Amino acid sequence: MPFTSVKKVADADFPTRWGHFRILGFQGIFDNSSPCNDSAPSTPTRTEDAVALVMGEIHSAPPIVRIHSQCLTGDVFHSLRCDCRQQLELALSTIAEAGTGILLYEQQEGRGIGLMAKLRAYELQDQGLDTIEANLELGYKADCREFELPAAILRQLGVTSVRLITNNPAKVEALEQAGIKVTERISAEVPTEPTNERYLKTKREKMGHLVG
Ligand SMILES: Nc1nc2c(ncn2[C@@H]2O[C@H](COP(=O)(O)OP(=O)(O)OP(=O)(O)O)[C@@H](O)[C@H]2O)c(=O)[nH]1
Ligand SMILES: [Zn+2]
Repeated sequence: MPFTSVKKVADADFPTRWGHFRILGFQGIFDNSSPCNDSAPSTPTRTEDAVALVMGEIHSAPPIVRIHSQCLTGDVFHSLRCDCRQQLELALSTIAEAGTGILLYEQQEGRGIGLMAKLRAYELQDQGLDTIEANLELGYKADCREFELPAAILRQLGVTSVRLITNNPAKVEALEQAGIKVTERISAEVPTEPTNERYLKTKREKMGHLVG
């Protein structure tokens, strides 16, 4: 197994415009990571940072959890090519309304292919390829993400059952494979924009996302 361990490196107060969280920093260690791209060498050891925003009492019942994959273009620049920023806001407001929950922010930019590769995939999409075809054309899998790290962080927080905010059945399955029970799926569907309709159509038709 490539995932080896996780350690908490920070735990601080974190007020946001959605409400008051704690922000926890985690560092995951992976051994013998196999590359997601055929032409890349495998790395003997690598670290991956992740952040958890935690609100309220998370142990009395399975908490609401969102595992958000980094999307610089959406999260920071509010890109309308995808729905990531809207989903991030939906997750934070859902947790704030409940007064309890966890948002895990994972550095899985571009479903794990990295920012530069995602931008190259955007170029190919501008030429007519869909999200998956563009990844494959660049030598990557359609989705390079693994969920052992978020599962280990949840365990370290004392959480083994969750109510997961997602539209992606594969994410539910991956988290369960990693040992976290998903007692409920909460929809992460957000209003579409003309600019992300094709992206969402590919997610629905080729990746099985429960949208539309
Ligand atoms: N490779 C690639 N990644 C993208 C593209 N657009 C968005 N992403 C990344 O997709 C990730 C989010 O994954 P999604 O497929 O939108 O959603 P999900 O996390 O699988 O499912 P939900 O839980 O329902 O949001 C983020 O890491 C984004 O950076 C793209 O065109 N190509
Ligand atoms: Zn995005």
